[in-house]
Amino acid sequence: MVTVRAPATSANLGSGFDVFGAALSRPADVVTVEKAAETTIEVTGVGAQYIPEDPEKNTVGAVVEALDAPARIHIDKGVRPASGLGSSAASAAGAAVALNRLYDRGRSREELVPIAAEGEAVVSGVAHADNVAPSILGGFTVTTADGTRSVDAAIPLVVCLPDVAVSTRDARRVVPESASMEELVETVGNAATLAIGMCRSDPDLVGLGMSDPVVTPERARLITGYDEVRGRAFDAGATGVTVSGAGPAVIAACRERDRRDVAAGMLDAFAGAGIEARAYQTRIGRGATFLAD
Ligand SMILES: Nc1ncnc2c1ncn2[C@@H]1O[C@H](COP(=O)(O)OP(=O)(O)OP(=O)(O)O)[C@@H](O)[C@H]1O
Ligand SMILES: N[C@@H](CCO)C(=O)O
Repeated sequence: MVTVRAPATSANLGSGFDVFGAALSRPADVVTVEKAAETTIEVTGVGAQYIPEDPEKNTVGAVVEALDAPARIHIDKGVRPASGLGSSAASAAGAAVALNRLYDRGRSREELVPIAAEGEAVVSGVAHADNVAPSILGGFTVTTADGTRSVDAAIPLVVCLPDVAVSTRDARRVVPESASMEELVETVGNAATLAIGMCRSDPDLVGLGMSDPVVTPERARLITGYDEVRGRAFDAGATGVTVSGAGPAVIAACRERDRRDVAAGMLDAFAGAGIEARAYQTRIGRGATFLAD
């Protein structure tokens, strides 16, 4: 039996749509696997009632196929589904790391990224790796067609999760078909600034790099109260604010000393819009870790 803790993640980070991702120190899924002739899946924890246990419909099913690793799988959800925190990805990442060890498949962590991304295709139709990559590798990740690079970064974060659901599939429908050259230049500049900020663990540069003129404005419309939440986060000292993944979670970069006030301001703004929410005071964290094997 092998048990793996796979962290929640925040993809895009504003300027890095479908490219950037960051592992969060909390929350996380815990995936336990045991060899079996037939694959079965049991899901417990947050939002389990909304998550299919059919291997054809659960993200871990595609991972089982890719690794030829039938197993009895228990997923204890710590990452709420349809949250923008890589819930579907955390399970796929945890299963990939756990099954790779259980069957001694010998794949590297980098080789497990596209395997886990196949799980994402099951739920959103696209094998985007920007959540599974940081959930497997940890840190800040940059994923392109020729692979993933990661770097550890000490950046305090607040993730505020409203009590509403936005599916990735729906959120991908509002992504613009094209962008102007001016928007392209602004996005590249922001993305490069964010990457340097991560390498330097500089929350000011990371915050500046989270600005995005193309995708975020369209997705913000799906989140009631977003503008007020963003404004209150900045008032409390946030260095950058954007939609986490496909939303509805909202992520803010900040300094450690401001994190509590940023969380309080974001929660208060959602409450003012009549929306229950919870805030995670977190930071960029490690990738999947073995709890037992
Ligand atoms: N193991 C799993 N964990 C969570 N969701 C799963 C899993 N397997 C399938 N799903 C389905 O995937 C959907 C959640 O995925 P979705 O990508 O919409 O949200 P998310 O992963 O939390 O957000 P994001 O990808 O934007 O960070 C739910 O509808 C759920 O039924
Ligand atoms: N890059 C993906 C991430 C989903 O978490 C999207 O924004 O659709």
